Amino acid sequence: MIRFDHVTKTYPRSTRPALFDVSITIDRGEFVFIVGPSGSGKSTVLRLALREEQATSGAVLVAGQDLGRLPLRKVPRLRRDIGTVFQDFRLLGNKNVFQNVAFALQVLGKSGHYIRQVVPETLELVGLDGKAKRMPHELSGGEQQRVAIARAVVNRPSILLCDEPTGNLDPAISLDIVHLLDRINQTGTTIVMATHDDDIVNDMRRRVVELSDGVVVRDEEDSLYLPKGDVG
Ligand SMILES: Nc1ncnc2c1ncn2[C@@H]1O[C@H](COP(=O)(O)OP(=O)(O)OP(=O)(O)O)[C@@H](O)[C@H]1O
Repeated sequence: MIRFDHVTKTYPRSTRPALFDVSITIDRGEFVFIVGPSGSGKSTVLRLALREEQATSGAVLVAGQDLGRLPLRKVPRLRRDIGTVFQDFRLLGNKNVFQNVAFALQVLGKSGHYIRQVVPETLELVGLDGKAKRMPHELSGGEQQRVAIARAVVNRPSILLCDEPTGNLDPAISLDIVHLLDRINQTGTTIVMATHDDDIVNDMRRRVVELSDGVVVRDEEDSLYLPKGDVG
């Protein structure tokens, strides 16, 4: 589903690569945490998968497409198959919950009939039934992130990329959010989540890819935030 093959990424005007010789293969349906200290390259992995950035060398393949060879006109179609969730929610403040989620379908030209059917189903999936008419400022942080997740999955993408999705939430709410992501993963969606949150990683026991200074230093199934024997 997502493959990085000896990927190095050096940003313009930067001397040190943000990622160096990174090879990762993520299969369809996996749930993978990307962990590592600030600046280790987690967001860069997600940006490359979205083709917001391009590899300096090596290949990035997503859903069978080599992103280094993907013509610009095909990038929107790639991104339609990838939902994104960020730390800061990024909701439209002048639209209510229903409208925020519906907007993702309107820009794809879906019919009003389809939108009126699918948006309530998605709000129910994320635990927001009954809150469709609330404005973002009338919601808690956890509820706002649920809206963002509904918007990201309403089009049923095969991949969901989450960049520190619990970074602005307190611990109990963070666990609720990641359990929601787990439920979405169980419907077949591949999930890649960059996080600093050791409680979440330890609770979930999924695959952990750890970056340090742009290099993969660990890639383990069923893992903890810190590997065995690591006292740091
Ligand atoms: N647009 C950019 N131009 C130049 N350097 C960048 C750019 N974006 C990121 N970097 C650098 O690349 C490295 C990796 O950054 P990245 O944002 O991927 O790390 P991260 O692990 O996601 O960090 P954080 O946890 O703080 O979000 C850092 O050294 C950062 O300063």
